[in-house]
Amino acid sequence: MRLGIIGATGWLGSALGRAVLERGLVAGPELVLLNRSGVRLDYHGRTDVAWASDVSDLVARVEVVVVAVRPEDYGDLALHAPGRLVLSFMAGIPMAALSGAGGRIVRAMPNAAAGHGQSYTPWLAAADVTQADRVVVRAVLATIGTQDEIGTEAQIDSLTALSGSGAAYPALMAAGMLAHARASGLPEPVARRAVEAVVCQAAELLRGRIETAADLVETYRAYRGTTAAGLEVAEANGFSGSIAQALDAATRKAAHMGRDKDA
Ligand SMILES: NC(=O)C1=CN([C@@H]2O[C@H](COP(=O)(O)OP(=O)(O)OC[C@H]3O[C@@H](n4cnc5c(N)ncnc54)[C@H](O)[C@@H]3O)[C@@H](O)[C@H]2O)C=CC1
Ligand SMILES: O=C(O)[C@@H]1CCC=N1
Repeated sequence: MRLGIIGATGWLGSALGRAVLERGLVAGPELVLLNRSGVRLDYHGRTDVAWASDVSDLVARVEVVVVAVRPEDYGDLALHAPGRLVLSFMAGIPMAALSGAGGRIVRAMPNAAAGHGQSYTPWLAAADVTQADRVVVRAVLATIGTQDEIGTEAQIDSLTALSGSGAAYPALMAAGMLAHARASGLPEPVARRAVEAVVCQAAELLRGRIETAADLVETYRAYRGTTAAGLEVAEANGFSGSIAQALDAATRKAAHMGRDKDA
């Protein structure tokens, strides 16, 4: 398969480029890259990849075009890719706008865990996407983690806010905990290890059974100890409500950013 990545040295484009090479999905010369800063002599330790001179050169050389530029840069690409499978990673650029590119369009929403092969990537296919295309999409996305085909653009918007945000909310919680630990006078190495133990290690309890999260919270509450005292104040200050409002706001932004520009 010949695969092109527009935005090949960005956060996600670079993660995908590395993953398809490392997993052997694409041979070096079959990977055609484009970025704004020009050819890199070393791309993830490889010198055998191909570089396109511009968007139309890339499209001419591949069957699958991955669009990994920021949404605000999409218009300037003037992408014209008839007959190609076009895999967009962009938040907020709807199918209706992407269809102007002329290819068979798939919208996929990875997250930053793509960089270590742990993205969860839901995707949505336009009506003319074939079963053979679906096999290709699954194979490409499997290189960066797990994937699910979903049914509607509204679900892509919700998932842009949820899984698309990757580690943002855990990071927000970790930063808050770390600031508190420091303010409490804990030695820095201890503070760091303690917060990591909560956000990265203790959360492992939920792996494979995330649906039991509310039960775990209830178990802590029923214990009526120190954690219950903390949870009560967190909820009284709107912890769960804040999360819901944050996800609503991000979903609204995903739903409107591309459509407003179109209107
Ligand atoms: N970073 C993330 O966690 C996620 C990002 N996305 C989406 O993925 C897309 C890429 O995001 P990031 O990788 O974070 O952005 P980024 O800013 O790290 O990378 C974008 C790359 O595109 C390049 N670029 C821009 N215009 C170009 C052009 N005309 N020709 C060639 N290259 C061009 C930029 O130079 C940059 O290297 C965005 O649309 C974003 O909405 C989706 C889910 C998660
Ligand atoms: O924050 C963003 O806009 C990117 C796209 C989806 C998730 N992260």
